[in-house]
Amino acid sequence: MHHLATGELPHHALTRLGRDHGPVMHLQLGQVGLVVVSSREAAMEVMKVQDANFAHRPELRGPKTLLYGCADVAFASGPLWRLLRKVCVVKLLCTSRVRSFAPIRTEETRALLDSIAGQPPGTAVELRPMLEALSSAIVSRTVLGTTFEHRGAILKEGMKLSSAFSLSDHFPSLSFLDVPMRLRLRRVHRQADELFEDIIGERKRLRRQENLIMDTTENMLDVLLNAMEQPDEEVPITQDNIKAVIMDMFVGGTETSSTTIEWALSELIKNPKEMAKVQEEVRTKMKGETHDVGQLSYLRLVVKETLRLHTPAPLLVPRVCKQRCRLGGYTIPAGSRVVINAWAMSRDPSYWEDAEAFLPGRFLDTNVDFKGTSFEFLPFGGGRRICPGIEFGLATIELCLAQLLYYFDWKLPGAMAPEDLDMSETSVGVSVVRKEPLRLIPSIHAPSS
Ligand code: HEM
Repeated sequence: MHHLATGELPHHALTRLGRDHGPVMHLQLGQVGLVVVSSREAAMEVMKVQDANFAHRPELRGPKTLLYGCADVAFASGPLWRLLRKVCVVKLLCTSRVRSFAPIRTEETRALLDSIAGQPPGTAVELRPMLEALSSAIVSRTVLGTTFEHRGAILKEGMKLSSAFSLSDHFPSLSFLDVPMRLRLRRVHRQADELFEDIIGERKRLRRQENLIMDTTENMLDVLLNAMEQPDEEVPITQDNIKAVIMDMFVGGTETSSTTIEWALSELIKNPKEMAKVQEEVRTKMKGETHDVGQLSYLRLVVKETLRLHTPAPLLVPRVCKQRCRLGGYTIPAGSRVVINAWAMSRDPSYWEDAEAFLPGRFLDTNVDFKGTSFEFLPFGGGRRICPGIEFGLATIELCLAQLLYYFDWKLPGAMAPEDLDMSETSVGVSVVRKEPLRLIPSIHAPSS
């Protein structure tokens, strides 16, 4: 533990230790052993060759309390996980569903553009709160059909707590000492539960009144309520599962997207040639079209390169190996916790030329992708636990970024030169974010309506 208590971010410390101790490293963290994987070969072993054995999650205090005893997708295991995962992949986050949410994305992005355009000319805008509000509004409306600004703070606290340090995760036998954290988690859980119960109750009432089971108007809550009310699987879906999955959508879908947009803009400001290139593409191909970003191939490379350098969840989500096995020449005991250091691999100079530089063009004419088959590049994880929200996340990120680049020119405040922009990281919730929030001065290139 003392190797990690250095003030460094965990993924930095684990990368440093991995350089000395190798790509499969065992750390004793309190009473619990942690295996850290940081090579392409070992990651492939975990996520492909022995995927089934490593596809379990540890029972951690935060998710257990906040997610109704791990009744969600991200932390469930066994038959429940298989069922919820299927609902997620086939019904909630499939291509047609993501497409059906395009009007919501367009409206919310338009609101963001209007609020930026409404700032006094020449003033610097702090983008993070605006981007967080955008991604949170998109997730709220697509998942629940509504936004709830005044009660949103409780979900934010829940997201922060879901990955916070908890003594009992490392010293299970001392869990009785973990009273402050336990009380905090319970309070947040109770308040989030009240919020979800109110929204679900209201939705149920509306559905009864309007007989509203039409595919086109369905939000994710409708899909989940349909699955609960008309079960076609052996494992029933309960209202607790619905609330836990809703929480997953917020945790998985909000901060990851807003932080990626902030990092992408930061890299583009720091690399003016790349900014000019991507803006030219956006402005020639998009011609003011609000939603069709499919043909913006260079923009997609910009997002890919951003996810390489700024992997939102640098250690992915922890796993557990069910049975004793061999990995990288070592024996891994059953029940070991395993993390994949995706951040270390995506900056490893043995896999990437000029690894620290922001070069979107590096992905041209390569098959390297983030779909879980290039094990040195895993921003969305891999194997059967791979993120089911890739399309949903990219749809928000690409549309928002394209519009910000189309309608505005951006510059740094004061006399700051692009190369002086500080790119330090910090970790506040589930994602790694900029330490210094990005502040930029927008000037309108084209009016937004
Ligand atoms: C830039 C955007 C995103 C990034 C970088 C990201 C990253 C990840 C990662 C690294 C994992 C763990 C994968 C593993 O264990 O191998 C994950 C899982 C998950 N993500 Fe995402 N995610 C993003 C967007 C989303 C969105 C938009 C949603 C839903 C609206 C979502 C929902 C989930 C869920 C439910 C899981 C758990 C899957 C399981 O355990 O079976 N994510 N995500």
